[in-house]
Amino acid sequence: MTYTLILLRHGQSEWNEKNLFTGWYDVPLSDLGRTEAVRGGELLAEEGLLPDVLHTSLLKRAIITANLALEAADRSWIPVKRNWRLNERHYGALQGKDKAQTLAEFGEEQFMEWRRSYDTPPPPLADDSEFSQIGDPRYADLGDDAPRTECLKDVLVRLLPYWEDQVKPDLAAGKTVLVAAHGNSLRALVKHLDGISDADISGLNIPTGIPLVYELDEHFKPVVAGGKYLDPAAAAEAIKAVANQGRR
Ligand SMILES: O=C(O)[C@@H](CO)OP(=O)(O)O
Repeated sequence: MTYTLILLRHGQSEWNEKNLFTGWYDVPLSDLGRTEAVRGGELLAEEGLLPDVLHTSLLKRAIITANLALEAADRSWIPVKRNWRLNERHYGALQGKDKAQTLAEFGEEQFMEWRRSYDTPPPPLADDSEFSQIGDPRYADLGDDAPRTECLKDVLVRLLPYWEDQVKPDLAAGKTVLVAAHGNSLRALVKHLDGISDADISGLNIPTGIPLVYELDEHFKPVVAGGKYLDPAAAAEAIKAVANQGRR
């Protein structure tokens, strides 16, 4: 008996296209992102991988990607659970900043430390910043615990309870589970699933819009480490592009 988990990073967003740090800022998909999302759903249908339940973040780029993909796979009707714990990493004071300018201003080491280190968060974002989510009603329940910045470790800590309490039970019930989320929230989940070290996770990047499928054993461990991208050639190209963001 294995469980089927499908991870889907949202399609390209308008801020991915503009090369801006995004985090919790709620930007729409670009036209390319919408096309990627539809293609992601077609890939699922072609493989006969039909989700029974969807889990998404509270950000429209993940929500709309999942909607478009499920429409393409004729699965728009499945139940949906949404939770902030699947949100992108809060990018702190970098939210809204241009990646190339940030690289030029702070240098390669600091830039990569903020982007990919496991436990160094960027400086916190001021509550009165135009890029802040403080006061956004969707996060009202968080009160003063709402993050002002996060490192990947923080993301893993807030994501794990959701994985344990919401996603795992759906898998255990035999459902094919689709998780539509973000580059860094999915990096945190993959780190957990594959047991990737704190050092090695810095080298892992997740492409937009290409389903990553894991078969999990009865202990929720991957049968094949790293899972399987449904379009491996496109994934390999797109992974390089994500890794090189900021260097144009
Ligand atoms: O800007 C962001 O929120 C993320 C994902 O798009 O960027 P990065 O890949 O640099 O962590």
